[in-house]
Amino acid sequence: MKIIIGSKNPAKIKAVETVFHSYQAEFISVNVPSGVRNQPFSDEETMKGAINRAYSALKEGGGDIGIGLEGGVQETEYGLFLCNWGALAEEGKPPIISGGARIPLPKKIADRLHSGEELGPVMDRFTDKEDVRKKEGAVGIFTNGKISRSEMFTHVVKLLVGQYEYRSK
Ligand SMILES: O=P(O)(O)OP(=O)(O)OP(=O)(O)OC[C@H]1O[C@@H](n2cnc3c(O)ncnc32)[C@H](O)[C@@H]1O
Ligand SMILES: [Mg+2]
Repeated sequence: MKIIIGSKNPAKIKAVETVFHSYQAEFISVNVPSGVRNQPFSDEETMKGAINRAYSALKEGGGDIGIGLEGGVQETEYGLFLCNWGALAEEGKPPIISGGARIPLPKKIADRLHSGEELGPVMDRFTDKEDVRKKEGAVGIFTNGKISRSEMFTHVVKLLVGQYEYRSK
């Protein structure tokens, strides 16, 4: 089985490889456009990004399964929340979709996003670190290391694979 991941981000790749471990699949990661803004600003837009990535990856890599993982934010009455969505694509079938854990972002961070910046670079400046988005992620920073971005995506991919197995029964 050939699984194509629509991203070169190691936090996303690790999640897919971990969950599909028992499948002994071949993994290929490709950079594909999400078809949405670099910083998606709603669940809907983030979901769409994940689905676009999944089908583009499937097509580009010529595999059996395409996986798209996308991070974004969603406005609520209680602040701006991190949101993450995943999609699994198979040729000729509707997407399988799952969502990840969500936590509010501190106001300081939300303000930067509202003024048009992307979360990735904002987090690097905030933490004085490099490539936070490829490592613990904002979720790791604001949960004091309890849940890394890769762990969060692992949960999302588990939800995808479980539904995939159920559909294939
Ligand atoms: O290479 P790709 O797959 O695009 O990986 P990415 O890190 O850019 O991830 P997304 O495009 O899915 O995320 C959309 C934006 O939100 C940022 N982002 C999302 N979650 C984040 C997190 O946990 N920590 C840091 N930045 C995050 C990310 O850097 C982008 O600016
Ligand atoms: Mg991106």
